[in-house]
Amino acid sequence: MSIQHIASCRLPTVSAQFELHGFQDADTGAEHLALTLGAINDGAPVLCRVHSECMTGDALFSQRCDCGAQLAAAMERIAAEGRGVLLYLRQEGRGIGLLNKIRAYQLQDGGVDTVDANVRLGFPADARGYAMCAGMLGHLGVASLRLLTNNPRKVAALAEAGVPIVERIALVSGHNHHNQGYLAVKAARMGHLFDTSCVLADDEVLP
Ligand SMILES: Nc1nc2c(ncn2[C@@H]2O[C@H](COP(=O)(O)OP(=O)(O)OP(=O)(O)O)[C@@H](O)[C@H]2O)c(=O)[nH]1
Ligand SMILES: [Zn+2]
Repeated sequence: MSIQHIASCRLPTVSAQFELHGFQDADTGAEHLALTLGAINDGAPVLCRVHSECMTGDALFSQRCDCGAQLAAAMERIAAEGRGVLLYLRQEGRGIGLLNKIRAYQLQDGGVDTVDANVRLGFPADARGYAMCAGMLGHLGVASLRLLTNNPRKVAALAEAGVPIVERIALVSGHNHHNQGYLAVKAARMGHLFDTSCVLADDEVLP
């Protein structure tokens, strides 16, 4: 995969004034973003959120998932430290795309869970990849991550993609009565952890 940096600009937000960096995956044409704050190229581990696009949660305030609240919480946390990076990856709907996610939601409205809905549509439960992150972080000069996530498989996939992770920090936000069942399925069937953080030993990858 070849990820290319295209342009950067200032991005004032309600949390902080970030730098926004635009990247393009030359193979797929996908446009990925990085928000950065502070001196992230000094060799010390960097607080990082790797966020997958969720149009319904991030832009439309959907309560079906926890994405919008997690995005805001991650930006606030990076702002509070004064240093960090948020990768905003354009792999909507766990990689199946927005319209297929709406198809999956329609099945879920009929009682199917989030994993089986993807499978019924002919997709894997999670079709995302993280190979682009190594190139984006390399361009930004980031040496290693303290990763904000509840998803141990994301930690493993990033490590496999060549991104060193020294710590996983839980990012629990946006739980409500609409997404209780969805979050329970993510914990039971997708390995998500909702209450613990951990420091990883050298070369350790979570299951
Ligand atoms: N196919 C599908 N995608 C969903 C559904 N709900 C949320 N998503 C997508 O899931 C992605 C976010 O993944 P999550 O499982 O919430 O979280 P994660 O990124 O794996 O883990 P965290 O780092 O802990 O947030 C976004 O791309 C959403 O659009 C759903 O029911 N079906
Ligand atoms: Zn979401």
